[in-house]
Amino acid sequence: MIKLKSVSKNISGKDVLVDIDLLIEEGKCVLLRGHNGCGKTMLLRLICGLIKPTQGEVFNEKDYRYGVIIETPSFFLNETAIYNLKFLASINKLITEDTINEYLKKLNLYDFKNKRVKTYSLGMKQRLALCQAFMEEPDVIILDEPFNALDDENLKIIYELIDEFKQKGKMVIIASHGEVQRSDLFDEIIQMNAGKIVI
Ligand SMILES: Nc1ncnc2c1ncn2[C@@H]1O[C@H](COP(=O)(O)OP(=O)(O)OP(=O)(O)O)[C@@H](O)[C@H]1O
Repeated sequence: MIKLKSVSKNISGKDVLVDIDLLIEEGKCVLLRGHNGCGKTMLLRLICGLIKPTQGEVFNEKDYRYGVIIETPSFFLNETAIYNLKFLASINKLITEDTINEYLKKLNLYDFKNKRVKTYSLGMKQRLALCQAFMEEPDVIILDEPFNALDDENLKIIYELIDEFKQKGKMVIIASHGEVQRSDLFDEIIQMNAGKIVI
């Protein structure tokens, strides 16, 4: 379980998050919604420990492994997709090439794995980033605006992946400013406005 207690963040005199209380349990999927600039990304950064709160506490029940996509990851554009994923996998040595291939297939990228990333469309790069986040099967997946560049077919794939992760007892936390197609997948939909949770 991840728990945020009265968390606030002030940056350069501006309150970007105000008195946030949040509980996310294992196997749950949470959606953060709200307009541009309302604090969704900041809250994601705070949950995964990229930034510290000015006030309040972020508590992780266990030493969770996080898979985080907050900004589009920088890949080696002149290298192939498989080179990039193997390189990333070599850093913590948690996954095999079979697992990488399994996720490339799930994300419809297997047939393009030997193409250089610079030839990829925006949607393909987004799927490659998702492949990177999911392939290590972390305990918590954090995705900032993961649906933006995806068409209906690929949206279906990512929703299936989210569902699969939930079934495995993992936590999924997603920020999106727009409508989501599969709102049934989310156990909690949290509306934010001006750094606060409003619902
Ligand atoms: N490094 C920073 N220094 C000062 N203010 C910042 C910084 N980063 C973000 N902010 C401000 O914090 C607020 C929340 O930004 P955040 O990126 O969390 O919004 P968001 O809801 O994710 O928006 P978007 O949908 O556009 O991604 C905004 O007002 C933004 O201008």
